[in-house]
Amino acid sequence: MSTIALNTSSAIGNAAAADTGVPVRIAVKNLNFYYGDFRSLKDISIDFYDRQVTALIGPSGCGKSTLLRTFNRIYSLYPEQRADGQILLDGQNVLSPSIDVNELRARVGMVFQKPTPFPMSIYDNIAFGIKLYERLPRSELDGRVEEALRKAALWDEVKDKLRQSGMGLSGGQQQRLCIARTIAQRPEVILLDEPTSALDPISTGKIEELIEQLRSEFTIVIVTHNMQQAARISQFTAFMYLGELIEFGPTTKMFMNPTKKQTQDYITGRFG
Ligand SMILES: Nc1ncnc2c1ncn2[C@@H]1O[C@H](COP(=O)(O)OP(=O)(O)OP(=O)(O)O)[C@@H](O)[C@H]1O
Repeated sequence: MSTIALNTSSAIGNAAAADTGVPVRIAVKNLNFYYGDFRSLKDISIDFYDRQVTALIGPSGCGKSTLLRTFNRIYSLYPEQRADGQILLDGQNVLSPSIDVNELRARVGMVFQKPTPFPMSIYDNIAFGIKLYERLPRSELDGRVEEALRKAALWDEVKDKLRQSGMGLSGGQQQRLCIARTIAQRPEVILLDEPTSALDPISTGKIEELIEQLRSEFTIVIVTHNMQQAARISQFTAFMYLGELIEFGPTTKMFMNPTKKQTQDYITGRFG
């Protein structure tokens, strides 16, 4: 693999987050995950820092998406899937049966690989999620829709066609619409599962810029197969292999001076 451009300004600035008092937003402790009898996450313990971007990397099948899907318990839609251990979001275990999963999913928003706009207008794509949780007067709702579209860097492109279908937007715009929909619910954490893998380089660049902006407000966890992308946009990187967390640290260190040989081999393209 050729050289990787590191996001050094923020990566170095945040390298010592753990030592300089950046709060932990999600603390994962001894997490195991099972698809039926198959244990796909093995005793994972890792901290995710407040308003930092953490990239999950590793070869196909290592458990990146599975880990992401535990944070909002989206897996609990499938009866044969289960997790044990702890995932503390602001100190509260999201795996506890007493947690209201709808509330959890508003606090922990998720954006998928393929853009998934609802078959409704651009406006309603955003308003729909807000209306599930809040009753707002029309003027306030309009304001929230605009705010979300602005934060997702989409407002200027859609402000004159809010009543048109979200399905009529380009793939990159649809993905920003999905991000806007997530932001509109004012989550604390945003999970991104390979959000640019279906997009062209220009749309990918826009989403990457957007992620950098969103970091001032949200804690972000992103699954990516693209090493350059992980290096460009994240402050922390976790390398996983066969369901285990092999190494975690500041992105600069992970890419320039990893501790484990497996990490080195993966980031230099020797396996995976
Ligand atoms: N629905 C499922 N039923 C059974 N096993 C599954 C299921 N989904 C994933 N797995 C298995 O769990 C392991 C982790 O899968 P996961 O999708 O989390 O990996 P990943 O690192 O995200 O992979 P990729 O990069 O290819 O998306 C793999 O061995 C996979 O085959």
